[in-house]
Amino acid sequence: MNRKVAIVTGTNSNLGLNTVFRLIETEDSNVRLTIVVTSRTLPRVQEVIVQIKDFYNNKSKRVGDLEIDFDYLLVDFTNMISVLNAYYDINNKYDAINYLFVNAAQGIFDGIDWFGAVKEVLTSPLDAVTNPTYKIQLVGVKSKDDMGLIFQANVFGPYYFISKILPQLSKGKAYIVWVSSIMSDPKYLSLNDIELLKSDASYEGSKRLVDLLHLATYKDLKKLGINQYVVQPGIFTSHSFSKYLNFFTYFGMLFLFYLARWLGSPWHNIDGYKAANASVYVTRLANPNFEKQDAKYGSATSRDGMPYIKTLPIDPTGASDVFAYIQKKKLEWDEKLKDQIVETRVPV
Ligand SMILES: NC(=O)C1=CN([C@@H]2O[C@H](COP(=O)(O)OP(=O)(O)OC[C@H]3O[C@@H](n4cnc5c(N)ncnc54)[C@H](OP(=O)(O)O)[C@@H]3O)[C@@H](O)[C@H]2O)C=CC1
Ligand SMILES: CC(C)=CCC[C@@H](C)[C@H]1CC[C@H]2C3=C(CC[C@]12C)[C@@]1(C)CCC(=O)[C@@H](C)[C@@H]1CC3
Repeated sequence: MNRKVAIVTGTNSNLGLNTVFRLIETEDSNVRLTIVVTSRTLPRVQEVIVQIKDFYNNKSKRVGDLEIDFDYLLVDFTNMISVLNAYYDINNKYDAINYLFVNAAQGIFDGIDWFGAVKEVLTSPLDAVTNPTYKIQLVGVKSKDDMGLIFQANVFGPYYFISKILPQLSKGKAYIVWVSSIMSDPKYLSLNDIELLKSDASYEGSKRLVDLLHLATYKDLKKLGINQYVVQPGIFTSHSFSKYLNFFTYFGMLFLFYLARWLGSPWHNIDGYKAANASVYVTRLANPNFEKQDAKYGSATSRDGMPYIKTLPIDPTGASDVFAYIQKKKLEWDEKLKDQIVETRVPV
């Protein structure tokens, strides 16, 4: 049986879980698929494995022609030692990785400006739930590694992990899928603030960095047999929203999401399964010899609820500056971490 290994960062998120569901549904027959669940905590690993097993056994109709098993990786991308340990774990266990979904991300949201939210909803309901400006984000937050927290969590940490497991990704002729956003406009990133420390939209800026880092790296990765894509899942309900919502605002949001879809928004996928369409399209359905890699593949839903893929161009301005900054940062961390892990088992 052909073995494949899939790493999904932030597996226990709505998008991460549905990415795994769609991968199980579309993987070739007679494959043993090892799903490497990642989280910052073990309870969330255990929780999501239960959900994946339930889907596989009771909903997927793949029992019998696709085998699945699990592994897990505890990693916090805001902690470089944790990233290095994750690399070391993978390096000790696998000689080939076939899929890497860079799904995990965070924002440093500090609540919602409800007055601004109501004003936006009343003046432009579609824009209010497509390009919201009423999320309050903290400014200038650094990680314990003295980097911009969101820069490290959403961009540099995952990039450093990828750079360390390149041999396994190359051996597995892997697909790398970076999850970006529709909110990744060039206006959210200043090339004088690549670590997003001066930005009040660091989340959106990090997604712009993802877009540019992809453009700067996919061609070299192709030479290693690795196919990298950038996708965006549209807009869907997320665990991370819930802490800001009560019964009324949750259903108010859902109403506005459906209204936006009926008003013609292609991006209000609303459920995680539809949102995960693009992530699995580029890995299971797209032909890497024909599909463009310099575009962003979006999960979209039509007015009548039919899912489809909608690609968007990516403005390449600043890609070389961003890549030069990140490469320099990588060399700095290679030096800092070079003696962190030493073989303690001395052969007798
Ligand atoms: N929801 C939406 O409408 C949209 C979401 N997206 C993107 O889709 C992806 C998934 O979003 P969503 O389903 O809402 O996810 P959530 O915000 O609900 O969860 C985020 C996930 O990322 C993981 N994570 C967060 N910070 C870190 C970190 N520092 N190190 C390691 N893992 C971390 C968490 O894992 P754990 O807590 O288990 O450690 C969690 O599983 C993200 O990249 C997001 O930016 C893009 C556009 C719209
Ligand atoms: C207005 C009401 C009744 C409730 C507030 C709902 C908001 C919490 C919610 C509405 C639009 C959502 C949204 C995102 C986060 C949560 C909302 C602001 C994102 C910023 C999440 C991350 C992304 O990448 C964006 C594309 C999302 C845009 C929509």
